[in-house]
Amino acid sequence: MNILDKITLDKRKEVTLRKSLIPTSQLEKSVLFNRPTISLANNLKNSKSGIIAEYKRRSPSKSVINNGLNVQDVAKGYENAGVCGMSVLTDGKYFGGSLDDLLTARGSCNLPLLRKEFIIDEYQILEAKAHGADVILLIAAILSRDEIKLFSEFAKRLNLDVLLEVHNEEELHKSVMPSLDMLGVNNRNLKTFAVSLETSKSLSSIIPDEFVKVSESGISNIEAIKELRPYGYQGFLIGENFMKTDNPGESAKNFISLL
Ligand SMILES: O=C(O)c1ccccc1NCC(=O)[C@H](O)[C@H](O)COP(=O)(O)O
Repeated sequence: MNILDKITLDKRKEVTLRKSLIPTSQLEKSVLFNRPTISLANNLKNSKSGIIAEYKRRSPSKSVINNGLNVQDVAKGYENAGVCGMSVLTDGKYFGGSLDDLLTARGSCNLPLLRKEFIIDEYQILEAKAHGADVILLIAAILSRDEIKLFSEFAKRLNLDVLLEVHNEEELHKSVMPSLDMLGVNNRNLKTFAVSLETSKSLSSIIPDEFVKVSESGISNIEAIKELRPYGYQGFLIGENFMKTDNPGESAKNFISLL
């Protein structure tokens, strides 16, 4: 069983429990539920840097990245650095995140926020909206084409942007549909956790032009961005490279200044 299958199995149990504790009617009453959202896709189209900076404490491939920094300081630092958007991991078991992190980020900055989560149920999209997200992630490896259609159309009705993540050509062919805004290629091999920019490069030509292309994972220097841009990438999701430092905002600022 690969790591995504393991996470998804746990996620189904978690979502069943969450649904029994907080009804959807309560989520829809959140003051954030009707706030106007900010489009990450539009920001990326109009940006020079294209950086989406992530708040990440730990991951299945790194047991500790940063435990000492609070979300508020990091969100403010990223905004000050001039990033296009912020990604907040909300999975607790494998990444040490939470919906509270998303809420805190929302209260701390005006950046478009991506709820980085393993979405397997519409309920999680309502949670995302109720906690201040502007964008949701859908992962092709754990969803059928019908689910991608159902979840992305549901998100669009809530005025959320949709970032669809793929790892290979098969996932890409299965997923392309008009209700997506951005297509993300994850450079991390989920069996070995090795990262290679070649994944983004090799899939770029088969991503239709109407989608904003995002390269995800393993981006640790500006040379990587310079290598990926000629392949049409306008978005670059960076977590560990910033979060492993004492001051992720400052680190993002220096990074952007060199682009
Ligand atoms: O980061 C992991 O180890 C991981 C393992 C299994 C599924 C997802 C995983 N990460 C989620 C992400 O997509 C990354 O946090 C994001 O792309 C940023 O990556 P990085 O810049 O390499 O921290």
